[in-house]
Amino acid sequence: MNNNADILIDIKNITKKYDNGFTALDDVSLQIKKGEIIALLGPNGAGKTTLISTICGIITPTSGSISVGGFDTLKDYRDTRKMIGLVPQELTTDAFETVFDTVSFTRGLFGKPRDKSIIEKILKDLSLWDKKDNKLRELSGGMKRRVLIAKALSHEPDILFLDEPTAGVDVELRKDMWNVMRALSKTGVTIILTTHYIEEAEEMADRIGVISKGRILLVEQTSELMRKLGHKEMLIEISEPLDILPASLQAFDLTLSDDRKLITYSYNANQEHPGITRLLKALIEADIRTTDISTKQSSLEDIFVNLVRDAA
Ligand SMILES: Nc1ncnc2c1ncn2[C@@H]1O[C@H](COP(=O)(O)OP(=O)(O)OP(=O)(O)O)[C@@H](O)[C@H]1O
Repeated sequence: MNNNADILIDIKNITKKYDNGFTALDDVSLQIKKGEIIALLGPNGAGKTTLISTICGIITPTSGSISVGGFDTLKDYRDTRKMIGLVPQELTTDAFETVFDTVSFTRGLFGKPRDKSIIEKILKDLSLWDKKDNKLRELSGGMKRRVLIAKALSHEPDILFLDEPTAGVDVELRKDMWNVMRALSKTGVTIILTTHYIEEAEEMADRIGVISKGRILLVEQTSELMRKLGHKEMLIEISEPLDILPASLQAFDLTLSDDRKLITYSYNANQEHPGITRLLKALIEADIRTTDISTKQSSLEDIFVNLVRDAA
C-alpha cells in the first residue's frame, strides 16, 4: 500500500507523550487517500485532536513520522502546512470585518497573492457569496461556521481538517454542514473530520477510524464496518406465551422475553446461511404460532460501544 500513488497522508507509528508523561497517541499508523472523507471517531480525550495537530505539524510527535503529499511534516513543514486547511471550532477574527475581507486576508497569511476570483469561487461554493459584504457579527451561527471553512480553504489546500464540525449545532444546521462537506469533497478536497457523533461518521465518511485511549482500534470502509460487524436480531412475536423454549429450538441462539411472548433470534446478517428458514420451519414444527416478525440491525453506536469496552 505504501507505493500507492493515491496515498496522500502516510502516518507511521506515531507516539505522542506529553511533558507530564501522558501518552496521548500510542503507535498510531494510518494512510489516508486522496479525495476521501475519513472520520476519526472516539470519546473525549481519545487523542483525535492530538492526531490532527500532529499531522498539521503543530505538535511534534515523540516518535514516528508523517508524510503529506510526499513531504515530511517536520522537515518540510512549510510544504505540508500549505497543503492543509484547518477548520477550528470558533471564529476568533474581528467581528467588524466583512466576509470577503476576512477570507481574503487569511489567504494573505499563507503568503498567497491576492486573488478575487478564487475568493469568489470559495464563497460561492459555500453559498456565502450574497453575504460577502456582511460583517461577521451580522451572520447566523451556521453562516459563521461556513466562514470558518472558507478561511481554511482560502489558500487552496488539498486537505481539510474539521475538528468536530457540528459540535453544539442543531440538527438542521448539522445536515446543512454535511451537505457543505459533501460538495467540497466533490471538488477533490480530502476531508478529515473528528467527531463524537456516530451518526455523523456513518452519514459522512467513506472510512471510519475508531480511536480510543490513543490507539486506533480499527479503520474500515463505513459500509464494510457495518457489514462486518453488523449483528442482527429477529424479533418473533408469538400468539401464546411459552413457558420454556422447546428442545428442538435449542440449536438456535434464542432468548425468550420476560412476558414469554417474544422470541429474539440473534444472528449474523453476513452469513451465507443465517438459519432463518430453518428457524421458521422449526417454529412451525414445534407448533408455535407467530403473530409478527421484525428485524433490527445493530447501529454503529452499538459496535462502537462494544469496541471501546473490549479494548478497555
Ligand atoms: N498539552 C498536554 N499535556 C498533557 N496532556 C494533554 C495535553 N493535551 C492533551 N492532553 C491529553 O491527551 C489526551 C488526548 O487529548 P485530545 O485533545 O487529543 O483528545 P480528543 O480525542 O481530541 O478529545 P475531545 O473529543 O475531548 O476533543 C487527553 O487525555 C488530554 O487530557
